[in-house]
Amino acid sequence: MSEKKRGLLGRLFGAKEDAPAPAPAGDEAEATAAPEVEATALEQDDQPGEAAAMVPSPRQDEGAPQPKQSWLKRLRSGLSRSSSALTGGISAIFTKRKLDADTLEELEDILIQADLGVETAMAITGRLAQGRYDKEISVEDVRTILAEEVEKVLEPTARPLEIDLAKKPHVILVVGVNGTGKTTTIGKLSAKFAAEGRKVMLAAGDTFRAAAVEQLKIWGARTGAEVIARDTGADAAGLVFDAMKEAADKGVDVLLIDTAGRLQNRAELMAELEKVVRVIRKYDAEAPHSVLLTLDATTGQNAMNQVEIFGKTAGVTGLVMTKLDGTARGGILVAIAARHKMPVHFIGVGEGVDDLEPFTARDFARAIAEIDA
Ligand SMILES: Nc1nc2c(ncn2[C@@H]2O[C@H](COP(=O)(O)OP(=O)(O)OP(=O)(O)O)[C@@H](O)[C@H]2O)c(=O)[nH]1
Repeated sequence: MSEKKRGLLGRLFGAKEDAPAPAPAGDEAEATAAPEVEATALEQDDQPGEAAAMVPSPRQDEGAPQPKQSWLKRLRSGLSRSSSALTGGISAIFTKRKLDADTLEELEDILIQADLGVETAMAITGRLAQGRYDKEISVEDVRTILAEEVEKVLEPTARPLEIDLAKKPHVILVVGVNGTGKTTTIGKLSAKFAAEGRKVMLAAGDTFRAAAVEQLKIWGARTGAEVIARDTGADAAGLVFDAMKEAADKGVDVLLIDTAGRLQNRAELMAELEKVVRVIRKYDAEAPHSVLLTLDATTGQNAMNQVEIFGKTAGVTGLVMTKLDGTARGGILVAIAARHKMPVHFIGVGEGVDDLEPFTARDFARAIAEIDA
């Protein structure tokens, strides 16, 4: 890939990681690693067996009802890199020290490095300073205030994805930069809807990569959903047209449509998405009923740019943040909530089918501040 192309894509959509290899902890390590990762990922060709490798095997307990505690545990362990960066920093600053201008500034730096955003960082330090200046403050008190302020920012955005069963089908278009987790999220959602007794169909609208189509077929087989697919390179809008017709004919409750993220530039990507939406509307003027944007938390601030670009041009109705388990900068979700105020429906903390759950502000805030449940 040329420098020019890499630079353009980098500016438009940011870095990505195809494989969720554990990134080095810390802000600097991630920031310096990003351009390399992006170039490799965008140049990667499909390899035999790639699709199977990208769909993790079911766990032993898959399919069994998961008690809430189990998700909270996964959430906490998934967010542990982000939470330990924050709480480790807080302990280092506040153990046996008074609250003064220096400690507040050090805390602000840590919060900004964790990608919480300047606004939230200042709200937290501002609240801490009230009535506590020149006094000792416990590490637990700082963490409690952190959790409360983060919850305040997140609360208005934590909204469930509502499925209108009067629509047959309720059409969900999933968009986002390649590698952000579109296909995996569709697989996980398919499992959820199927568990609720819904008839689900998947459309493999990412016709660019054979592996993406195969990956979706594997998820379809695993979750009992029919998959509408065509050969690599086929017209995505044509495939979606077929899928809309089949879904309506077969009385499908939820149609999940995968889309390509790997296009040469933003204009091309958006033109294809617009074409797909036009075709969907031919069948149902109100569809797509939901347009979900997947964001890869490991890309930090780039995720913010992606909300801007896709939000303006693709009619995004809600967000899914994936790979919160792969970064120390999960605080980016807080910065996005503060800036964009767009509904966040789900968060992903792993590759497994049960590693995606509806987003709840309180659970996330307490997990990131390591406050006991
Ligand atoms: N650790 C972790 N990995 C995830 C998560 N969600 C997705 N992944 C992994 O991220 C990689 C990319 O996910 P995909 O679902 O293929 O992403 P995509 O957006 O469909 O990518 P393209 O098909 O290339 O457009 C896969 O290896 C997934 O298993 C998550 O929440 N945590």
